[in-house]
Parts: sequence; C-alpha cells; structure tokens
Amino acid sequence: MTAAYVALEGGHVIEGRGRAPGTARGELVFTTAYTGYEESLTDPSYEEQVLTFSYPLIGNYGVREERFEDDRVHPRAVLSRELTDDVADWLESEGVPAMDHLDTREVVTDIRDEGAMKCGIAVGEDVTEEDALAELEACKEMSEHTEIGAQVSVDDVEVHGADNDGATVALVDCGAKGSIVSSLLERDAEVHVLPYDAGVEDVEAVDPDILFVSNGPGDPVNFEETIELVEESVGEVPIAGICLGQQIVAEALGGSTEKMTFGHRGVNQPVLDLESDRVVMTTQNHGYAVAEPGEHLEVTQVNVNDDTPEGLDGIEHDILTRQYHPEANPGPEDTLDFFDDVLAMAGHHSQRAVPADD
Ligand SMILES: NC(=O)CC[C@H](N)C(=O)O
Repeated sequence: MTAAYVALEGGHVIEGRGRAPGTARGELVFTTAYTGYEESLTDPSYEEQVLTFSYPLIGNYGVREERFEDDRVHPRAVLSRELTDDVADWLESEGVPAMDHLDTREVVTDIRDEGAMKCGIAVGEDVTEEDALAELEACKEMSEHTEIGAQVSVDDVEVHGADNDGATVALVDCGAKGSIVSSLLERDAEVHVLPYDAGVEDVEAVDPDILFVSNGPGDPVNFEETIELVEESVGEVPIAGICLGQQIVAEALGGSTEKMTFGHRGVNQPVLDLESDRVVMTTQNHGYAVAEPGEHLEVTQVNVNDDTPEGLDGIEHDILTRQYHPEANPGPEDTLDFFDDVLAMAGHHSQRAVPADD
C-alpha cells in the first residue's frame, strides 16, 4: 500500500491509502454530491482547492470525457472514502494526488467546525507525515491567489456557434464550465469567449446582446479587471452572471462579498424564489457569498438553509445573476430556464437593438 497523509491546518495529520502519487496543497473543501464526480473534478472553480467527496464511493459509473467541464482536472488533490481504479488511474494520469480509505466523516466534521482550511497532501512509496506538513506550511490562503483568473481563463478570444441565428453573447471566462457555453449554444446563441481581463473595447468589438460573467475560482475581489468591466458596462448592455459572475456583478455595483465558513458544494441545495414562492433544487460550488447586493440590485432568490442570496435582478438595468449553477451538470435541471430568461434580455437596450438604418 502506498503511504498517504493529509495535514490539516492546526497540524492534525490523517493517514489514508495512496491512490495517485504526488504532493499538493490547497484549500480543503468538501462536496456532498453523490453523482457528478467527472463534472466536479473538471470544474475550474475548484482550482487551488483540495476536494473531499463526502459520498463514500466515487467512480462507480466510470470516467467519460463527454462529461468533462474542461480539458483538465482542477482540484490540486482528491480525498475519498473509496475511489475506483478508473478514477484513481485518471487522476494519476493527470498528475493529481489522490488518497482514499479515509474517514471522510472526520474530515467533513473538521471542515464544518473549523471552516474551509489550508491543507497539505503527500502520497507515494516513501512519503512521510513531514512531507504533508511541509506542503501545509507552504499553503497560501485562497484570497492570496491574486492571479487565479489567469490560471483558468482563455488567453485569446474563442468563438462558438458562429452560424447561430440567436443572440450574440460575450462570455467573460473567469474559469467557465463548458456546459455554460453549451447551454447558450443549445439556445442558438453565438458565444464569444473573452479572457477574464477583457476591457470595454474588447466587448465593443463583439457588440454583444448580452455580457455574461462566468463562474470561476477564488476570491471575487481578485478579479479587478472583470469588476471594472462590469462597472463600465452597466446600462450599456444587459448583464448576466453565474456564481463568481454574480459575486463580481455585486462588487461592481457597489455591493460586497464575504467568505462563508465552509460554503455550499453539492447537488441538492434548496433555493427559494421570493416572487413565485417556489423552491428549486440546485447544483452549487462556492465558498464566498454576496453580503450586500449593491444599490441597483434586488435579491430575488435565497438559499433555504442559510438565507444567503442566490439570485439578483437589476432594478434600473437589465441584470440577472445566479449564485448556483443553472446549467446543472450533473443536475438537477430545475433551473435551466435561467438561460432563456437571460437571452430574453437581448435587444432590451435600444442603442444596440435598433439597426443604424432604422
Ligand atoms: N463556482 C464558482 O463560480 C465559485 C465562485 C467563488 N470562487 C466562490 O468560491 O465562491
């Protein structure tokens, strides 16, 4: 058996079974999702984090590329009660350390009590507890990853669905899940994926019907360029956002965000829509939340468990954001109509909707 250690903030070291070798460090978080391990492991929002699966068996329906949200694994390391060989081999081929035979109830209880925390991992034939502790020592706080946008964004503009007849969307890629792009393409949109640090001139070059800010990893205040872009675009073009996108929109409109104790990560987070009084089940993966929405935004949806803002609507301008992942994947699919609502905002701004010769 390959040795495997995870050192938690405070110095507590837990031993497990090595499943993919290497050393790593990151913010230790957990997801309660019982399906969707392929989607979670390829979700760019997990960049710089170590992901613990609380569900005890991970990998029981194999590993298929069609399910991937990006072309690589994003968590720095993976902890589980039991990983199948399929998943362990995949993680090894990606160079991502993994360990199992852990009591993940103990890990999750620690995170719930102490909050998301720094950790160090060491997996391999000759590793020791000290190797895991050295990784812990070198681990940064999530908010110190100030360049995290550059780690996950496209470098150059990418266009998808150029032949589509629907709305033109400028999607600012702060670490976008692939299924946000496919949800827009399925609705006939032409999607221009822009780097996270795109400026107003880059958006003007696309002349979009919608400016859409994606999900992404880390602390939203580190996305200064994206916040500035949204600030300058309010009132010029309808704006949409998912997860980090909602947080960036709130920051841009004079609101604020805060770090949660251990966040929301799973596929059964209940969300109440305040207008319809209807509850939907949602996929979530976030460790920050909107604290103050900003003066031009109204909170329209809240998390049933802790009342945190889950949906924001613009009061004077066309703005629509969600803290959860409406694109689902792995599901549930209660909230896919968000994309229809976003695309319905296309053409709301007359200066863009009315052709010059009208
Ligand atoms: N999925 C996301 O976009 C995550 C947003 C942000 N990084 C957070 O942890 O809250």
